[in-house]
Amino acid sequence: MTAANPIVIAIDGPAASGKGTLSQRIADAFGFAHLDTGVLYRAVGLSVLRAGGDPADNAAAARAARALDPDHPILREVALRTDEAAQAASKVAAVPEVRAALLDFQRRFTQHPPGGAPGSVLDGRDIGTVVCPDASAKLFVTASLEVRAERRLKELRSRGIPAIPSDVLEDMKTRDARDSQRAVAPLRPAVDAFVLDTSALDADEVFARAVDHIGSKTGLRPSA
Ligand SMILES: Nc1ncnc2c1ncn2[C@@H]1O[C@H](COP(=O)(O)OP(=O)(O)OP(=O)(O)O)[C@@H](O)[C@H]1O
Ligand SMILES: Nc1ccn([C@@H]2O[C@H](COP(=O)(O)O)[C@@H](O)[C@H]2O)c(=O)n1
Repeated sequence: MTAANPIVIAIDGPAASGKGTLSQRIADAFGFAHLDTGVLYRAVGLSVLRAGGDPADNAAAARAARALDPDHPILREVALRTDEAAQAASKVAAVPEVRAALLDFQRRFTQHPPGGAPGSVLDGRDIGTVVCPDASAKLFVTASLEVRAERRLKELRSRGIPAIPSDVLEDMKTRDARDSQRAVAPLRPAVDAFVLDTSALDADEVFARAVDHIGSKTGLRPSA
């Protein structure tokens, strides 16, 4: 069974700002379902590469986006975490037909959260601005470029994925620029978003501030 008007918490921000970590924690604490929408764009980018295509080819990217459904095995691949997949994702993400196909996927998730959860937490780049403009609470999680690159480097190495610090920094700069300068659904905080700079905050501090904000907007407190 699904609640009549499921609650939506929108969490946006640039790469490696900590929005995924925060979103999963918020979802667990409030008993909500979580959707990391970056995974969808990574899956589309990787599908195009695997088919021998160019992620900047609009027709190939749109085809891959339309073929993505929640049970597609590519959504669970470790290869999604590589920089190659991230760069391909940010190229397909600039294609309007890709965004339209993934918009349907994301809205279906918010309307029918898996497991009959009473709400959902979506994290990405355009959740508060485009996907869920009426979300109950919106957060924009950010951090300095250097802090984010350091976090991503640590993460890649801990997953056994080889990474060179200067490459990680450059890839992140390129992706930030592509994401914030594209014509459709660019990365930016919604006007009504709570902006949370995590550069000097650990994950517990970020969580506590987010819980306070969500409480002030919805009256909800964590159940776990
Ligand atoms: N406040 C924090 N302090 C230190 N490290 C953090 C913090 N929040 C998250 N991290 C770590 O930083 C890395 C990136 O975090 P996370 O995956 O949550 O970022 P993200 O914004 O979702 O990235 P992406 O959009 O690229 O998926 C992870 O290894 C995570 O454990
Ligand atoms: N709502 C979203 C989410 C992601 N993207 C694009 O996908 C790339 C990968 O996202 P990660 O969150 O996994 O880093 C990202 O650089 C964006 O180009 C998006 O456009 N909208």
